[in-house]
Amino acid sequence: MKALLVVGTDTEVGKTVLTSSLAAYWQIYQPNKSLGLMKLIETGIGDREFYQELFGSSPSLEIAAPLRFQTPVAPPIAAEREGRDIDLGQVWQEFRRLGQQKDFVLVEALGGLGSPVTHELTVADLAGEWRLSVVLVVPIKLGAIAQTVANVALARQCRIDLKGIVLNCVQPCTEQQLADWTPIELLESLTCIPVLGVLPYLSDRNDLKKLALVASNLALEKFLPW
Ligand SMILES: Nc1ncnc2c1ncn2[C@@H]1O[C@H](COP(=O)(O)OP(=O)(O)OP(=O)(O)O)[C@@H](O)[C@H]1O
Ligand SMILES: C[C@H](N)[C@@H](CCCCCC(=O)O)NC(=O)O
Ligand SMILES: [Mg+2]
Repeated sequence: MKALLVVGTDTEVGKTVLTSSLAAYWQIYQPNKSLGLMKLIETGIGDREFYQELFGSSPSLEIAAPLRFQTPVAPPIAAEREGRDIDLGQVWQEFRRLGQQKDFVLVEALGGLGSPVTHELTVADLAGEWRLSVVLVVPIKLGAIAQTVANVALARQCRIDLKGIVLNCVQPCTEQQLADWTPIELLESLTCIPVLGVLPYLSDRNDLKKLALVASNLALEKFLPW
């Protein structure tokens, strides 16, 4: 099965932006190949709805969000608040089905690698157990170096196949800020993980051509299946 899990160092760092730019790229440059786009577990309203708005009318792309909670907090807490269980079997089944039916599956994780999916398991545990290829989104801001080092250490502990790091301008950012807050050489030497590129700040996150263009500037050959 060809699949990629997009994780982040935290919530609100740009996982949805990277996932949608990869999906837009796939649609434009692999028009004859099908794509599954899945949110691992959704808490709060946002990601599935955004994907639906962007890609909902595309026949070669299927959007899945097998487990959704309304409460916008960590999944085990959301489940408690709503008096529900977290059925990871259901999530796994949906992921497997998409993998069997589609040429490629993009999965957006939730929160950071250390965020819980259940009371016992983190996103990192799940990525390791499911043997997923993973890409890590890091926001360009002060403090990102420590977050990157911690998330990569967790990825190693869980034996995750971490393909690389994508830096993301969560706000408009200058070359100087990139060099000051997320210096690429330093990140690579601290983590021994390659930086695959930088996502610029997008004034319009609904522009599919622009999303595909920013994806095309990443080192896609290092983490997409071709
Ligand atoms: N490259 C970017 N260009 C413009 N805005 C961005 C960019 N990256 C992030 N943002 C802003 O930051 C917000 C959070 O980004 P995004 O929704 O992709 O994060 P996330 O990691 O998917 O969060 P969650 O954990 O909730 O799924 C967006 O709503 C958007 O306002
Ligand atoms: C509500 C947020 N948007 C996000 C959940 C983030 C949980 C983070 C919990 C934590 O690590 O402390 N949900 C989601 O990505 O579907
Ligand atoms: Mg998201």
